[in-house]
Amino acid sequence: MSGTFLIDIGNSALKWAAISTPQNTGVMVYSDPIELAEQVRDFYQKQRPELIYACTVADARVAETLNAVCRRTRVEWLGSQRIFRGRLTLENRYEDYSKLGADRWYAAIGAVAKHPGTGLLVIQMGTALTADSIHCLGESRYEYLGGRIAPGPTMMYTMLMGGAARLKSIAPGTLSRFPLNTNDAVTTGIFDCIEGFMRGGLASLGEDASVKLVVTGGAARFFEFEIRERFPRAVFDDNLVITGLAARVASEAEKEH
Ligand SMILES: Nc1ncnc2c1ncn2[C@@H]1O[C@H](COP(=O)(O)OP(=O)(O)O)[C@@H](O)[C@H]1O
Ligand SMILES: CC(C)(COP(=O)(O)O)[C@@H](O)C(=O)NCCC(=O)O
Repeated sequence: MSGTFLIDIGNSALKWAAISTPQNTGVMVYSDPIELAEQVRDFYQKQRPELIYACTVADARVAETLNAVCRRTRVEWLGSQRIFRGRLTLENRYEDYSKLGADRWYAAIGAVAKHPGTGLLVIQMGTALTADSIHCLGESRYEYLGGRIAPGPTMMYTMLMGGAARLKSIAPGTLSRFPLNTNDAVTTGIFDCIEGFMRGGLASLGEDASVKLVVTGGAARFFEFEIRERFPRAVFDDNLVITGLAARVASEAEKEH
C-alpha cells in the first residue's frame, strides 16, 4: 500500500498521513482554498500519492481543490456510516447517519480502536468544539450515542472581537478566579465555556467514572494544562480521525479477502 495516503479535511486545517505510518501526521493550515492549493501541490510533488482515502467537513471547494491538484491520483471520499464493521463494531445512532460530520465519525472509530473496552467521551477542539458519546456494549461492540457542537475556542475569540466594540483586540490572557483585565476575563470566560461543555458531555454518560475522556484537535494543546487540572482523567490524542480512516480502509480490505 505504498503511495496510499489518508487525509482529514477540517474547516481550518488539512491533516494527512501515509497509510503505513498513520501516527506521523502532516498539517496544512489554510484560510481559503487558494492558499491550500499551494500546500497540496507541494504535498503532491513530494509524496506522489497513488491513492488517497479522504474525509471532509469543509466547504466543497476545498475537496474540489484536492481533486484538481491530485487529478492523476484516485481519491476515495469516505463519509459517515450507519455501522462500522471491522475488528470492532460501532453503530451510529445519529437520526440521519450521513449527516454526522465525517471527522466526528472517524474520530469515534479511532478513539474506540485506541481505547477499547470502555465508554468514551471524545472531545474535538478544532474550528468547532464537539463532544461525542460512545457506549461500550461489550465484546468489541460499541454504540455511538450522539454528541454536542459549539464554537471552537478561536471562533469564540473572533466572534467576541467581531461583535463587541470594546473587544476589538483581545490577546490571550490567564485563567483567574476573579479576572481583573479584559484579556484574562475573556480567556477565563472561554475556558469556562469549554469546561461546562465537557461536563455536559460527561453528565450525559451518567458521570460514570469508567468513561474515558479523550481530547483531540488543533486547539487542545493550547488548553492542555487547564484541562488536565480540571479533568485529571483526560487523555490527549493527536490523530484520532486519521486512525479511524485507517481502520475503515483496513476493514474494507479484510472484506475483500
Ligand atoms: N495555539 C492555539 N490556540 C488556540 N487555538 C489554536 C491554537 N493552535 C491552533 N488552534 C486552532 O485549532 C484549530 C485547528 O485545529 P484542527 O483540529 O485542525 O481544526 P479543524 O479540524 O477544524 O480544521 C483552528 O481553529 C486554530 O485556530
Ligand atoms: C461539527 C463540525 C463543524 C466540526 O468541524 P471541525 O471543527 O472539525 O472543522 C463538523 O463535524 C460538521 O460540519 N459536522 C456536520 C454536522 C453534524 O455533525 O451534525
